[in-house]
Amino acid sequence: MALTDMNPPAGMENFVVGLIGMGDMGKMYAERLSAAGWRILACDREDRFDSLREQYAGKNNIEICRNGHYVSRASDYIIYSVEAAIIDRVIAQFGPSTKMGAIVGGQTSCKSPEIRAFEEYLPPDVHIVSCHSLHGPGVDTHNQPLVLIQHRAPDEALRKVETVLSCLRSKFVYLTAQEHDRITADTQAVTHAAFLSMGKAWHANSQFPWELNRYVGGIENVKINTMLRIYGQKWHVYAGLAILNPEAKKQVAQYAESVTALYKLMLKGDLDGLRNRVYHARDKVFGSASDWDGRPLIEPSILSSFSLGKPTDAPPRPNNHLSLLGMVDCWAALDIVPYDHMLCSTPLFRLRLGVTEHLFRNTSLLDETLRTAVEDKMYRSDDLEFTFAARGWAECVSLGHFETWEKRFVSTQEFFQPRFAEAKVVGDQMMRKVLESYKEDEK
Ligand SMILES: NC(=O)C1=CN([C@@H]2O[C@H](COP(=O)(O)OP(=O)(O)OC[C@H]3O[C@@H](n4cnc5c(N)ncnc54)[C@H](OP(=O)(O)O)[C@@H]3O)[C@@H](O)[C@H]2O)C=CC1
Ligand SMILES: O=C(O)C(=O)Cc1ccc(O)cc1
Repeated sequence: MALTDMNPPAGMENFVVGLIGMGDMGKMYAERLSAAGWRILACDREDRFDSLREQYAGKNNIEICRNGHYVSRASDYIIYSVEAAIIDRVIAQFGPSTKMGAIVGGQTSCKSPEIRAFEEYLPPDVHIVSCHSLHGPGVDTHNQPLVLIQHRAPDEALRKVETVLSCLRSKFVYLTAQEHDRITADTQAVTHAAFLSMGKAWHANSQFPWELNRYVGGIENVKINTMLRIYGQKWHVYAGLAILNPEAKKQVAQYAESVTALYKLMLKGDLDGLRNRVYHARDKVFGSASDWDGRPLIEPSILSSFSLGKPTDAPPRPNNHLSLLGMVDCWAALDIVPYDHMLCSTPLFRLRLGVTEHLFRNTSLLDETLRTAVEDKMYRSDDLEFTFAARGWAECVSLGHFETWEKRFVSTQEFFQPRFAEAKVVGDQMMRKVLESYKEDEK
């Protein structure tokens, strides 16, 4: 498309978009919106003014401002793209400087604190239309869900936001702030808890799982890559999601309970008890095995084609997949059916649900998993650490301790740091395949 095709439409030629917070998401928006012809005013913390200005010196329609006051007073639509934990302070600081009649929104992953702060600090003549791109900053925005929340605004303001953001070519999903928080908790809280706990457990045992034969191949590839992708991000993104969303708190707590109960059944060697519990959860979340039709979220060939470890011709060693059994048990306990929210699913969520679905779709694989759980002692110490890790995250989230959360996350991030670059290459390929098959489904 020629750049001129993407210029602002008639009536919005002088419309200015303001971005407060020029981290990963803010920069991604600045670059995409400015490429579509929108004039951008942007800022980060004041001490980054000079370096940001230098970085964007050659970009004609991105102007870096000293702080959020300069952005707010001259922009027609302002997006706050800062850490969720400090959103109220940042809005309190710059909100009163908002241009009269402007539209304001935020990018944070949990909307209740953001909306509360907008209501408290924005002048009454300012419209509130919030947003949330349901993917990380490195993902192509095309076709990904983009939530729009018309909280306090006439339709005309929403139309303007749609016009500006249409250049992302994402799929708009219209929700209230409350619906957004419930749905994102349902799709993200439990799966994040599982993969964060996996990383912590491997770290506690000083294991790089791809160096161990028992973690090479099949489902293990997705588990390891997803775990590394999560630990490769900034800590505050996942802390904010879990700690600030009241629905998420409940789910992280239930996940720890589910994992503990399943682990105890494994220790007892109670195969019947374990099978009954897991089958019951499977039927609640996925329906009975005979309900399976349609394509899986992840083709089995994708599962085995990417590996960080040495490829082997041998079939993957059976694992008890406590982390995945725990997710389904938790969803069942809370009456959550994750498929109800596919419209709001992130690419990583589709991977995480896809790998779980792969295990539960295949009754013989599931039965082998349950037998392994009671008979094979090889994973006992990994699972002990995993159970501790899940309970540790749950305690930290229930107490709302951002500082402890950060320390827990960063120590494990440092442990895996040397492998992030390689994992990103493999993870990007895996993600591309999953996204391609998702697009094919929609044709
Ligand atoms: N990363 C992701 O995958 C996604 C993130 N989100 C959400 O988007 C928001 C931004 O995330 P992301 O870009 O990844 O995070 P980043 O940490 O990369 O960016 C946030 C930026 O805002 C800056 N900032 C903090 N306070 C101020 C202030 N007073 N004025 C101006 N700038 C300030 C931060 O500075 P400093 O670092 O010094 O605090 C940082 O540079 C978060 O709420 C996150 O939850 C939403 C979708 C996906
Ligand atoms: O897909 C995931 O769950 C991610 O990890 C990426 C992510 C993180 C935060 C968001 O608000 C949206 C997407």
